[in-house]
Amino acid sequence: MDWVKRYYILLGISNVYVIELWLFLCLSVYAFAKAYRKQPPESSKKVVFLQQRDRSDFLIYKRKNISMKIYSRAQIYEADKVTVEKEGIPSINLMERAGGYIYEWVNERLKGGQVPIKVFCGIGNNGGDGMVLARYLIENNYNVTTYVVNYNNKRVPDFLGAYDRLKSATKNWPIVINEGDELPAISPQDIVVDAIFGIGLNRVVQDWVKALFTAINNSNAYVLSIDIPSGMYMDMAPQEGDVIILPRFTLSFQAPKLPFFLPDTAPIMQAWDILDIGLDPEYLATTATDVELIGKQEVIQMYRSRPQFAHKGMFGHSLLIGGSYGKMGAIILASKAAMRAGSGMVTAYIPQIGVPILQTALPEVMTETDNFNGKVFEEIDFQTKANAIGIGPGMGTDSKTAKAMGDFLKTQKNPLVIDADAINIIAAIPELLADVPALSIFTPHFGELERLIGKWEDDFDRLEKTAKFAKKHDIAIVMKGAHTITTYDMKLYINDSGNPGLATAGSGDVLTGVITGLLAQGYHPMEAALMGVYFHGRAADIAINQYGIEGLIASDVTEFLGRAYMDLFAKPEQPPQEEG
Ligand SMILES: NC(=O)C1=CN([C@@H]2O[C@H](COP(=O)(O)OP(=O)(O)OC[C@H]3O[C@@H](n4cnc5c(N)ncnc54)[C@H](O)[C@@H]3O)[C@@H](O)[C@H]2O)[C@H](O)CC1
Ligand SMILES: [K+]
Repeated sequence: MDWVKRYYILLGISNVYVIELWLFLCLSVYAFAKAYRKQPPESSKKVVFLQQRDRSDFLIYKRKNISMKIYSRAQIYEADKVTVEKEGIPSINLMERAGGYIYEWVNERLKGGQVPIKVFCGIGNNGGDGMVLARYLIENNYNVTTYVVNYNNKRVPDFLGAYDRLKSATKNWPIVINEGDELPAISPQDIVVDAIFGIGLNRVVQDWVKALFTAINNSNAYVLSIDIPSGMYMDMAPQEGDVIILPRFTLSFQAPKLPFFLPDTAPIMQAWDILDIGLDPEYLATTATDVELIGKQEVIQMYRSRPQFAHKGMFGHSLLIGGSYGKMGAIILASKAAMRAGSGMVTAYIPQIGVPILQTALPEVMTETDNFNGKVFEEIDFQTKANAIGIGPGMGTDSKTAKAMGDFLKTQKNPLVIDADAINIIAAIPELLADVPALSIFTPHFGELERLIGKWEDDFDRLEKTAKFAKKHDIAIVMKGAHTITTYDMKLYINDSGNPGLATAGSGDVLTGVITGLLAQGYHPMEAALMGVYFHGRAADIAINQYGIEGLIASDVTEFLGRAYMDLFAKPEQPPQEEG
């Protein structure tokens, strides 16, 4: 060990114990420096939520796919109940979670910016969500004013819990607004959080609360609604004199709500997103709903790919019945769309006058005619062995045609696609309904629907009347519109594709062709209806990239049907990589 001592002496140290002390000190300094380096810099410290103690994944903001089920209010309350029972947590924790996710959403966008935020809370659970959000914002040094809109004296327990937590977190207590109080000034530079009414709104709002809604709407402030815009009912149409908050953005919990898709209320929803607040997945998955959204995932499940050794006889023969003098375009559009939808063969049954027109326009399509030489057909009698028949486009409502259609219906057993003038004829002669085969698909626009089922008062009334009519006659009805809704057996299927470009002449004829073409390929009538509506809308969504919304015409939709099929299996765009 002589070399060790010599080394110590070199360093000017002769005592071994002093050296050990020296080594110990060096190691301590090194360990301290290492530990200190592990501390995050002040600016990147994560916010501490109460809920973090309950769920380790709480800090991860999650946006999952939109639920394809649309739950009723009772089902959402039940989902809450099941979730808290299964997780063994008090219900206020679910409110903490919901409010915390909204805070994350806001914080991600504002990043600490000192914009004045005015949080308006009701006294139900929606107000409780607002209280939780306000507390997180205050704890994280945002510029917040909280209001309690005291529309009712029945403050619910979790609202009170969230209110108390806010009051113990800050001296900046909420301002209570009662009837008769002066309403707070709101400037266009403010951000307004609307947590006044949620899905619990079930009756007309008092006038002074409406006045507050109006003040918010007139303020030009950025409005963020929590769960549903206040004043919008979950399960009924707006009443005469109602005021609804007009949000710039709505964050809705777990699943979209039915009024987000209906013509009376959907225009209010400028933009919205769904926050997954972790309601019990088993309950959500196993609960059957009366309303479903149909998007790509649903259509993929229905789609059947073609075998390698396919021949045209395997994909059915579509027969499209329609056309009249001056309206041959409609049947041409429908016939071509049936081909593009994948029908192996297509025949058009038209008046003789239309043969040269159709044969020139569509070399792929065959024709059959009646034995008369009129501007409309007077008889429906054909040799084609059709797998599916669509009737109506451009057909006209001439009494001879109506008679021919009545006779034709009596001979039919398999589901038909019934559109346009065929619907108008049935609406005028309701006895014909008795001869319509079960599971036939009617595709009316609102005018044709009204002729068929009579007037309705509002969206909810229309849905109910149409569903009952369809059930009574054992048919499916495709209510064409901005979010086309199909009903069969008292269920509603809301289509998730399409754009205003489809509001153009002939787009309904294309839809008839697509659905008939799918039916001919052996799809179940409901599959054909839902897939047809989806592909029609999706083709238009892709086509507007080329033609624009205003420039889109019906035949463009047909041209893009193949792309809509291909899009089913297109890889989703990768989300941008997070900076490391
Ligand atoms: N699972 C979830 O989605 C969760 C949702 N949360 C939030 O809870 C609300 C629903 O709460 P609820 O207390 O049932 O309803 P509101 O907050 O909308 O409160 C309405 C309240 O007022 C009464 N009321 C109804 N109409 C009127 C009226 N016109 N005038 C006066 N009073 C009225 C009604 O009886 C209620 O008491 C949901 O939207 C979410 O925001 C949970 O926080 C977390 C889980
Ligand atoms: K709200």
